[in-house]
Amino acid sequence: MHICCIANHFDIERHCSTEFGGKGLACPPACSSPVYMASRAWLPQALSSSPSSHAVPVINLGRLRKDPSTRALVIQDIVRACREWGCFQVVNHGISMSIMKAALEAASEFFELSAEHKEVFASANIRQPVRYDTSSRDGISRARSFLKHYANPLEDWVQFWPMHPPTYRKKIGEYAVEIQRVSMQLMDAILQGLGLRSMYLQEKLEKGMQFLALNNYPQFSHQDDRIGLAPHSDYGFLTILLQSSPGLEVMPHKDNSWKAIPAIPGALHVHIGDHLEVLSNGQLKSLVHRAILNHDEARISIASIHGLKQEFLLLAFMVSPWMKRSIVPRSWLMSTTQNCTGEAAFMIFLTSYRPISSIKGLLRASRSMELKKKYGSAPPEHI
Ligand SMILES: O=C(O)CCC(=O)C(=O)O
Ligand SMILES: [Fe+2]
Repeated sequence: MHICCIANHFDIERHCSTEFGGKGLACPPACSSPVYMASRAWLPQALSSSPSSHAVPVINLGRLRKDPSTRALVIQDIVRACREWGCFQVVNHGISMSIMKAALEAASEFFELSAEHKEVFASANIRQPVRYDTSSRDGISRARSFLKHYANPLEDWVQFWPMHPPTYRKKIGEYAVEIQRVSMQLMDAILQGLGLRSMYLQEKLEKGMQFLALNNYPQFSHQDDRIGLAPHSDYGFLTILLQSSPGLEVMPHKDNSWKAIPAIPGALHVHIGDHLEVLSNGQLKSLVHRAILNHDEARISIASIHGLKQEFLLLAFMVSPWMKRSIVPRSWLMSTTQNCTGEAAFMIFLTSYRPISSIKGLLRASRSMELKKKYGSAPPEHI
């Protein structure tokens, strides 16, 4: 079994300067705004120019590949968006409109199939490689149906995917590969922005988990609850979401009220998951979000959740510094990184809702309670 210690990097960095590279990016004191590619209609203010911006930040990912100082500015914008919002949109990410459109079509065609074709995949067992269901276990989002499956590496998983519609594997496969590439660029930028060396965790992320959740929401009818998917956070490092029409709502960190995410043609929505909160030792927080049914149309979304392989052991430490000191003194940290005793297994984190016996369980439980208090329901999603 592989061991992956992604505990408190910032402490480790001070002790093992050869393991980790530079301490973050040199960035000029005055950073210019990113270039915004999307229509101005819904972009009243740029995030970097105004802290009171009400529009979710839009990042031009093409600028990451430019000269080092431009890249440094983009990384700074991404990390700022992660801290203030917990999410952002990306444009100029290199995925063609035709690939995105084809993926939405394939998803929509799958949901239009007869029950007989879909129920082949019906299962409440979260360990099934492909799973179809017509309701969430939260008992709230009854209107939604979904198909969930793994996607990376494609050659390991594609054999389990639906064979109907006949183009499903090709269209979703092409999309999945492209999204995995974008997730690598984003993780690299975010980890660099947190002060880790470029390409940190690269190999583990390349071979890491990609989990696709294809969601199908009917048009709102007056009998329905307007909530298509109850408030939750996702468990991975990052979620990248493609939506056929608006419906995603987020609770940005900076102002705690629901914000609708527009469906900008060609843009992808990105948000922070629970594991990045743990990995960053609480510097970044996972984003609470939900989906709302539309009055005038049905809606499809494809969420791609990215993280480490499930068999990795994760040495996770509680986000608050006092907990870190009291639970994991440095000597324990150093010895456990070698012996790997006392760590919480990644699968336990994924499958347990509130096992207080693990540190990640504590994190999960406290978030669950916080969400429950706020919204009355806080199911962890995709477990
Ligand atoms: O449909 C959406 O907009 C949200 C989907 C989502 O949050 C999820 O699949 O985890
Ligand atoms: Fe989600």
